[in-house]
Amino acid sequence: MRWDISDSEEAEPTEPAEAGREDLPSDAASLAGDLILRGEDVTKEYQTGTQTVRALKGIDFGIAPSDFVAIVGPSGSGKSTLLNLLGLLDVPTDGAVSLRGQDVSTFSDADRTRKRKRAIGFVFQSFYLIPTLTALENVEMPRMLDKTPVKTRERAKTLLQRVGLGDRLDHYPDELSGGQKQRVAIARSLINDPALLLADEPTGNLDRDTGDEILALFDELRAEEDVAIVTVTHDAYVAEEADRVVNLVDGVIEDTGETAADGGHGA
Ligand SMILES: Nc1ncnc2c1ncn2[C@@H]1O[C@H](COP(=O)(O)OP(=O)(O)OP(=O)(O)O)[C@@H](O)[C@H]1O
Repeated sequence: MRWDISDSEEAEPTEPAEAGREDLPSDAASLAGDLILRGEDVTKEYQTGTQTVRALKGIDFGIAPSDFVAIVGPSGSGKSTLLNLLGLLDVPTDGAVSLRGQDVSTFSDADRTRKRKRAIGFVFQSFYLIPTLTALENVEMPRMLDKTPVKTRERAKTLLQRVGLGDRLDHYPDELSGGQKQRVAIARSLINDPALLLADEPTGNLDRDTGDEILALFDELRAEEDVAIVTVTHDAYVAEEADRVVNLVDGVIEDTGETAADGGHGA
């Protein structure tokens, strides 16, 4: 993730047909330095009665394929607000967020939802698996209305094998360990072949060893599938694994952190 975007990366985007991974490398992505998402001078304000809260105050960011970024910061510093913008769940009040060179503010709500489903996967601390569905059915869930259920089933099986659960396809969530549940959730997040995975406290409910396994899986996904991962975390060891730590303080990026290879972190 690049949080400092130089002028040399400025480019007039062309119009990609869609915003999912299949567009990689698209002309627009290449021109914009291969960025999946880009934010320029992003401000987000919330209006409550007569009070305006400036949750983000003009931040810049860029996410490239296979980036691993940890967002850290004190409570109320704007982490969830940023994650919502990165996940196309919200749009900025000022500034621009663009997906593959397309300004998300120009999308209709339906379009934004469609592009989000194709480009972005979500993983949460609480897994959010459906207890009455098997592991396989949970992974298929986002494509339940898909017109090619056979392909979806095959894809879901492949993904569960990919995350090491090929022998747990027919298990229900309460028959799985915490780490296995998170693996199912990760497989589910990959069903539409996203370019970006947003992980909100992905190890928050796991012990250290199991958390390490999830981080190792993230590494594999980045290396083998070029998936970019952005996580919000309070776990220092998760931040240590990230290429870049983004320290949000009161709506601004206080310290972009050093790379893990440099031996320092902003967390
Ligand atoms: N829907 C909203 N309406 C009004 N204010 C909001 C809304 N959502 C967030 N805020 C305010 O915006 C600021 C940033 O909130 P945000 O939830 O992004 O912080 P956070 O860093 O994720 O916090 P935490 O670590 O506690 O989850 C806070 O001051 C919060 O009160």
